[in-house]
Amino acid sequence: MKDDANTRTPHGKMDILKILTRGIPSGGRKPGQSTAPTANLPSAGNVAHPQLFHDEIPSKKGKKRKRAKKEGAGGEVAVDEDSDVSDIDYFATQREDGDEDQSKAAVIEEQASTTKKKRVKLMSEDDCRQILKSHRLKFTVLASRKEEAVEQEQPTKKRRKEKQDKDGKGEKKGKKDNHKKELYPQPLNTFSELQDLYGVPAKLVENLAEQGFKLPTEVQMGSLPLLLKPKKALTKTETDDLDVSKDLDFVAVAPTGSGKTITFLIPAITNAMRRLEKREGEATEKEHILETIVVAPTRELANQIVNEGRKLAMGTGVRIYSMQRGIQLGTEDVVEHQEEDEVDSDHSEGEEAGEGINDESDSDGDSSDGGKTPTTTNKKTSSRPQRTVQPDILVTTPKSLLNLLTSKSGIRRTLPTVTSLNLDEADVLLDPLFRKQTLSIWKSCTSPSLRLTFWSATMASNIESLVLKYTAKRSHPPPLLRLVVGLKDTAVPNITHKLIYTATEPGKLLALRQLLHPTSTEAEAHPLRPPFLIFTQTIPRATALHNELKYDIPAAAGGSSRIAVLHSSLSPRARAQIMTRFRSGEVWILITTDVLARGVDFAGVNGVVSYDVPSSAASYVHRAGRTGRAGREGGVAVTFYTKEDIPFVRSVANVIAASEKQAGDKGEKTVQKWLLDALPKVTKEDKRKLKVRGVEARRADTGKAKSAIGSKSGWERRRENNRKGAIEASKRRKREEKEGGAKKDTDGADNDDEFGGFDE
Ligand SMILES: Nc1ncnc2c1ncn2[C@@H]1O[C@H](COP(=O)(O)OP(=O)(O)OP(=O)(O)O)[C@@H](O)[C@H]1O
Repeated sequence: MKDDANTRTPHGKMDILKILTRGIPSGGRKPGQSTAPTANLPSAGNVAHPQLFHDEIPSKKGKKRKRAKKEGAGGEVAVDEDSDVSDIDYFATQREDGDEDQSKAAVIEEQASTTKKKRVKLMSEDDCRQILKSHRLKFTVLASRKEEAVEQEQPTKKRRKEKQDKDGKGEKKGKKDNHKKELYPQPLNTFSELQDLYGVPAKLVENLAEQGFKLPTEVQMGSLPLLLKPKKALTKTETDDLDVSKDLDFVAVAPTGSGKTITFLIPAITNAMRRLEKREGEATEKEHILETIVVAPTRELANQIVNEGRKLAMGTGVRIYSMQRGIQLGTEDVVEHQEEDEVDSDHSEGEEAGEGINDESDSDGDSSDGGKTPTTTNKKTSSRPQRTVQPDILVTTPKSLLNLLTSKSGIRRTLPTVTSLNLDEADVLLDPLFRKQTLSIWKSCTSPSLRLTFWSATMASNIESLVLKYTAKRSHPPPLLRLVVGLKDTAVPNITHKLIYTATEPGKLLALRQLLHPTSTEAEAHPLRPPFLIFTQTIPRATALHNELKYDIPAAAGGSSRIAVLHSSLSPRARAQIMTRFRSGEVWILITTDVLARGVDFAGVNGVVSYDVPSSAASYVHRAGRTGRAGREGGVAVTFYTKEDIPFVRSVANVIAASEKQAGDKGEKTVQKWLLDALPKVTKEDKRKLKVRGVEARRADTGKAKSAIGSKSGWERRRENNRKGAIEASKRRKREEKEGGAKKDTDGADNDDEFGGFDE
């Protein structure tokens, strides 16, 4: 970036107005204006090619050939890779210009004509192998469950004896199972194959095209055939050892921004549509049954999933709701049990009662269908006004649903109609702090045909072991398969990573300012263009940083309204409003904690700054993964570190090295070997401490804090809340009942009830 005179203020400082508006045509949006100005932003707009990996595959004659990016995996769909991504709205997920409409229409037409012209055939096993390899998709059987099924049919005594023998030998060695066997299922080459091969209704395929989705991403390519029709997706030899007559349990580990959300939504919507269509055929009224639950760790993510789902389900009649305060499920979906049994009733630990965006503040809107009549259907719960809904798909945070499933009077409710439970960001949901709640929901889904899917960009082996253990606990568990996209490296391959060292905390603030006021070569080396996110370790640090920076933007450029702070201590309403302002492009810089590190999709975020070093490799992956979504290139992730952070930078440096290795020869290398060798190895104990307490030097309570920005980690606050949780929840319930109405939505409410950054 040039240090040109035009960008200097009268004081000789670089003018943030000029810097921040670089690439934004003059006459850009005024504060408060809802639509973003068009901008030449590298990470914005519709993507021509959302796939990340296109390795060479050997040709039939043994020569290697480069897979052309313009080909679909099966070669059927031509995608214009050169289509311009300039002049695009920051977060343009729904575009309305004429060109876009035309291109959508073209995709729909193309898919329709492809369907007509071709009788789509399944691919040979060899071709499947090559395509999967080229896109770095690896499938493994984690448990065939054949043995379990046979065991369950044997008399109990014999079973117990065999189990003892096996345990004695060590389970892994004793198994003659096809444990960890690799599979090569049919990949999904084009979205039209969803209809042609896997029975997805035409309307849903049309809606995908309406979204501008031209090619399946790797995770979609690998997962959808298996999730929709496992028997068709696998070969006869493969199915000999697996019972695929029904659905599977499935673990998917795929990069951030690779489209996992629609991957679990498509089968859910398809199943609901099939059921609703059947009812239509019977000339009876459409019956909505809660069949699918999606659990996500934060309300922002839950609302986003609902939004994405509703776009896909448009015009299908399928109802998708987010679990909100004051919502009751229809009586068919919920069964009440008087007795207290092993299902946990102390879910209020660590979670505040009454989570969920309240109706007025839910900027994501509501479903267009019925079920809105206010009612007090459940006389056993509070006198709070209730609204009964009858969704086909319910998206929820753990606590929101648990509030409904258990009550203070000891009544436990189950969800017998749910046959599909999907955990998004599964590694967080199975982290010790959420595990109890997640398992409680799981136990409440009592259908014997319950199937589970687990989704994340990171999945530590201990979490996978838990999945293996818990999924095996049912009476007839289906096979458990795992898909890993990008093979095994924990990486964010399609963005630029930068590590910036400063000796001290004040130096770090200065360095951040230099990125915003680029008077130095720093900014030239690490250009940051709005919109971007800044992550801090704690809420007070986020707030303090916001106070520091908010007057940096001149009034003429929108002033302090361009910078906002979002964290879990804000009220749901305030959070929703900030999300809307950031999505619309009104806010350019969003300072936050790890509450936004997971899953949240801001299509056009150009940069992510880790002002405070992330607490783990996984944390870095998720933070950095807020940019470079859906294959977009040009995103930048900057990580600052000080002397105090040095012990913890190694895991970040490892992710960066793995990302750069995956990206191939392109671009410079951020982490040189000497740096990796020089960084100290961190003990397990230190890693644990980092997760629990964050970096000590940033904690105001240790007396070591070197700046005003410092305090307890989110993990600790949660722990404290855990202790106080039950008492507070009960007090609050009483208070609310007394008030007889909805909870006041005040800023600063202690909604510290969700994921705020504590992963392995
Ligand atoms: N086939 C596709 N083509 C283009 N864009 C897609 C496609 N599938 C999904 N997307 C878009 O990609 C973006 C990222 O998708 P999504 O949020 O599902 O990613 P994710 O894999 O869940 O990421 P994370 O791990 O961060 O949660 C979304 O804006 C989504 O609409």
